[in-house]
Amino acid sequence: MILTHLSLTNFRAFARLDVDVPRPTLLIVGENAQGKTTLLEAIYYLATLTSFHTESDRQLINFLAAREPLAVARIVAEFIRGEHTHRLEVRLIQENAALNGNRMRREILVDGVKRTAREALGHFNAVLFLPQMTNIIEGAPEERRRYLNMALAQVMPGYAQALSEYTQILGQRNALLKQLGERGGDPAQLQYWDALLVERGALIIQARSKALDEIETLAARIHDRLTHGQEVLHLVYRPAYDPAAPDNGQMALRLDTAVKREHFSLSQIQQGFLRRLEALRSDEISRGMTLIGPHRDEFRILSNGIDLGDYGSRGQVRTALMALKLAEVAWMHQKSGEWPVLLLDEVLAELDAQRRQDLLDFLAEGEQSLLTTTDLNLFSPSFVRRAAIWTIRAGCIVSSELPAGA
Ligand SMILES: Nc1ncnc2c1ncn2[C@@H]1O[C@H](COP(=O)(O)OP(=O)(O)OP(=O)(O)O)[C@@H](O)[C@H]1O
Repeated sequence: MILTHLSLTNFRAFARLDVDVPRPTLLIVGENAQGKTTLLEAIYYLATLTSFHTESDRQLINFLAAREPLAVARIVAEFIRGEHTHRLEVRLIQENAALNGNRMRREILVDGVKRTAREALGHFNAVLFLPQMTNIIEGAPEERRRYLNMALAQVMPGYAQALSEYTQILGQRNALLKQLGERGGDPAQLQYWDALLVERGALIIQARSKALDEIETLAARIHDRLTHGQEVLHLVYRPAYDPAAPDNGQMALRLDTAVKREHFSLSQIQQGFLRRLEALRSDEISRGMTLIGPHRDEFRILSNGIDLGDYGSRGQVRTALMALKLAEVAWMHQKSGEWPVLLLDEVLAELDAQRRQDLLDFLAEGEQSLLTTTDLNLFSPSFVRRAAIWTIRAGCIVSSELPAGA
């Protein structure tokens, strides 16, 4: 996949930008707060239809433009996928009505035709590397679910839809549980929501389980190379509802025991999940919330049997993270037949010389990488000579150089 053209209007600090994007490597250089990350944020938005930086699309609209009665931020990309060129456009529209307050809406166009977010996801693929992504290993389970969701939503049709429906159903079910707990009522009302919840939930559990198996195979191979055969990486899926667990939900297995789940059909997962919900009924009502399901899933990252989230050294965590991210790239390539565009935000500064070289070697295998930096000296002179360079200042590209000899 190759991003060939990018155009931004009123997107954060970029009032107007319209550029051809060079390949295979682009270095985006600039001082702090000039707009380097914003460029990656805009491109990643096209792949995931959410920002990695903010919860609210409002913040993406340029401050000055947002004061107008009608403010529109626009990201438009042209890209090559397979043999064909496509165009993806996202418009974030804010109407500022004096009486009714601000209203935000979003329009998405794929090749000029309006599409829902679910339909648009998967057209353009990207993988993002951020220094703070060690959170995937060390942070809360939510960070690991996010990592999986972002990857799955881009390559598995139907995943994003199942996830967003699951979240909505979960909200409704929790509201009912709370109401039953506080005011009483007939618990049979829950059956309707249970059926909807387990249907979407089973799909998510099955997809996550398969993806983690596949990513683990790729990540372990990369990790073996990065650690020169010294460490063995494992990804251990611990679904909150586990089809492999007995009906009482108890599993007394060591963390590094491999559990096979691929033989469970969707309907087996649904039925088992439903039975567990029924068994937990009175607990859930008294606590006013859904206690099991994909919203509470976890996966742990182990090296030589040691849980890196709890006991990993800084170096071990960084190496495992690199293996995990590079595996995500290889996995997306395997699934879609396309290399995702790689977006790396200031990651090199965090790495020692060996890991830096490993990462740059890997980038050479992909089709297109965009890297931001405040300091070109972090890259070897030969890497810099082969890259195109944009210098960014205050939301403008102030200089643009093609690779030496191009
Ligand atoms: N909605 C917005 N409208 C206008 N400007 C914005 C908006 N949101 C953020 N900015 C500005 O954009 C700049 C931040 O850009 P960005 O984070 O891309 O910088 P950067 O070059 O990556 O910096 P660093 O090297 O510090 O990470 C800041 O000056 C910020 O105030």
